[in-house]
Amino acid sequence: MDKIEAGQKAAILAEALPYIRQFSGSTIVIKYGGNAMTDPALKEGFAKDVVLLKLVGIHPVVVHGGGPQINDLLNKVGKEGVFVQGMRVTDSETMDIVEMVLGGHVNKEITSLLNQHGGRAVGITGRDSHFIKAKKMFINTPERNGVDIGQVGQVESIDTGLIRGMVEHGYIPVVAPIGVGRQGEAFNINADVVAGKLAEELRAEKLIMMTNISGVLDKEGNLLTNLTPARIDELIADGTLHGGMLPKISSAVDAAINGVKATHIIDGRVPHALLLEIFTNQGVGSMILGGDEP
Ligand SMILES: Nc1ncnc2c1ncn2[C@@H]1O[C@H](COP(=O)(O)OP(=O)(O)O)[C@@H](O)[C@H]1O
Ligand SMILES: CC(=O)N[C@@H](CCC(=O)OP(=O)(O)O)C(=O)O
Repeated sequence: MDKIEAGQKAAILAEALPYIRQFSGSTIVIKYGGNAMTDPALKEGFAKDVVLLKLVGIHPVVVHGGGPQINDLLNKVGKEGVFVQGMRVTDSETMDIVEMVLGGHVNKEITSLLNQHGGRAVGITGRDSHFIKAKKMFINTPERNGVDIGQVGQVESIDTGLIRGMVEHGYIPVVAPIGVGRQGEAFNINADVVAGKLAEELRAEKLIMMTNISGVLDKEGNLLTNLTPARIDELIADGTLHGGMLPKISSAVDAAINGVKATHIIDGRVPHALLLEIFTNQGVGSMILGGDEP
């Protein structure tokens, strides 16, 4: 390492100090999307970043997705993933697969990776201690209101006691987005929705959604760095936002309106995107603001 390189590295580390002071002691909810967790090197980088956050006194809470991983297993049993406005149509066989993939493989892989890098991560689903209560969700489409998409849940309530207890004792919660209904039945909930609600309930300092695109794009493909709820309504109405971006953006808006100080949609394909977002002035995606001022 020559002198200039060493100087640059030291400057970058020093740049982090005010952010560490600002965020130490606060909670950051990180939504780790299934599309962002495909490359082994990026997954390692993500795990190291989350552990580093914890070691400097920030409390990361991870909510993960796993849409592509669910699709892979569905394909193996001869089924296709079907989505309505970014929500998976979930019959009972699909629900079993969702629970197997999210609560099993994906959850344990992330938890184990965090632990390998020195964290104390514990994987849970909303069925643990019944901490995410859900009820059946229906979808309104331009063609029809109240479309039934099976065992898909909307969050009815989140009891944050379990998560707060884990955080207080030094653990990193890793949450799979599965809720529980009144009869103890499982509900498939979009991970963006769980991350948004959890951030609200925990009064998180930040909600960071990591995905596989540089952020929210306009029709020409330009990155929109700052978005207000009014602008987002326009982008939904004219079809610029569609598919998997719909649950993400509406959860981000809800969180921003309901007191989460900063909500970001960032590119999980950028190595150490989390550290760049939290500890530098360099934005790596779109920020969603609660009010109407850009
Ligand atoms: N205007 C838009 N800007 C960016 N991405 C968009 C937009 N509209 C739709 N998308 C889609 O949303 C996807 C992200 O959602 P999703 O596939 O559910 O990711 P994740 O697994 O991270 O939740 C992008 O890869 C992109 O295909
Ligand atoms: C109802 C619904 O859509 N549930 C999602 C849950 C996983 C998820 O949200 O994964 P990503 O974050 O990777 O998209 C699904 O079944 O795919």
